[in-house]
Amino acid sequence: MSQATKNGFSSPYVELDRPAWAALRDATPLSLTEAELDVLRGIADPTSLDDVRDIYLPLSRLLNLYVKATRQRHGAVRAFLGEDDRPAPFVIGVAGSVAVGKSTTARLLRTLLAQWPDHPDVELVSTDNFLYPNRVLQERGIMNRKGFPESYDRRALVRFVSEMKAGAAQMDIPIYSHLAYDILPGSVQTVHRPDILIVEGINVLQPPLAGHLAVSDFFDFSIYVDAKVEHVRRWYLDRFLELRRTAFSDPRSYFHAMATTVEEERAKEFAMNTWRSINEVNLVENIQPTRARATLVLHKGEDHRVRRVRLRKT
Ligand SMILES: Nc1ncnc2c1ncn2[C@@H]1O[C@H](COP(=O)(O)OP(=O)(O)O)[C@@H](O)[C@H]1O
Ligand SMILES: CC(C)(COP(=O)(O)O)[C@@H](O)C(=O)NCCC(=O)O
Repeated sequence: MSQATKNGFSSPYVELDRPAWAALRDATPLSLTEAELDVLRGIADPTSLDDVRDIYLPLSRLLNLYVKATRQRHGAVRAFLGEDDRPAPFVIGVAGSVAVGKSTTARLLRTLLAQWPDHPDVELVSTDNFLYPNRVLQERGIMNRKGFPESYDRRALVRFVSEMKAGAAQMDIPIYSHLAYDILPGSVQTVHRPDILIVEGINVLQPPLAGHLAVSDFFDFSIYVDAKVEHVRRWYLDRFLELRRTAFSDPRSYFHAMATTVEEERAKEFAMNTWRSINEVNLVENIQPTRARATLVLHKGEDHRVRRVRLRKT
């Protein structure tokens, strides 16, 4: 366990290597099977049951402690105000680059956290549902900025999380389809008030614009999934080629031509260009600078395995 000091003041973080973090699982049982994990894993994501045991079970245990402590604190404030005890979901943000494996992390957490009797109801919402439709992005000339902060309807996202936190029984939100590469017109996802709400997306840790609230203002805990840029670039390209063999062969896919008329070499160039001109710029300019704000950082090595965990203590 290291407690690095930087700039002459004590670090608010504690950094643990994988064995030290894994030991904090304590008695939390591994109740996930290989078949269940298979359903939760994203495309080309090698997360294993070892990773679940070493990384995600200690995290599930820590989050259970956080939820209980947060409920106590809310209860104390309500008692102070003389208000009824209204249930408010515990909100967790999951941030990190495109293709770093946020969705697998978020889906695993949803499953593991729902196994605790204290909080069986866990909802997961991805922020891509709050992207502006392609039509609006085109009108604004920002179709090549999909995923950048300005490509989201941030006001709608903040409204959704703040209403949930205020105890709304349910909310309808738009639906983004990776197949259509767009918001589905006229479709909604109904989110019922859960015990825990996980909000996953590349930009969820963005600080607020002056005078406004950001979605991160409503987080009780946040996780940044981290890896070196050159490793994520490789994962993005590998996943693109895997999608070319699978999802893109669906005639309804926005990228269908990539699987049919476009040759493999040209498809690789297209993916590299998309990565370099959009996703890597967004990672370096907007996403990575938010890492310091996360309660917990999961740092992955080249093989996707989490090597280090950094927890904010103070
Ligand atoms: N073009 C695509 N077609 C189908 N699924 C996709 C496509 N791009 C990404 N996905 C899937 O969408 C999810 C979110 O991807 P992404 O935003 O890159 O985050 P991450 O890889 O960190 O989960 C992943 O499960 C990924 O496999
Ligand atoms: C939809 C995304 C912005 C991710 O959004 P998120 O779910 O993190 O809000 C990303 O997957 C994406 O499509 N980026 C644009 C460039 C590309 O096609 O890779």
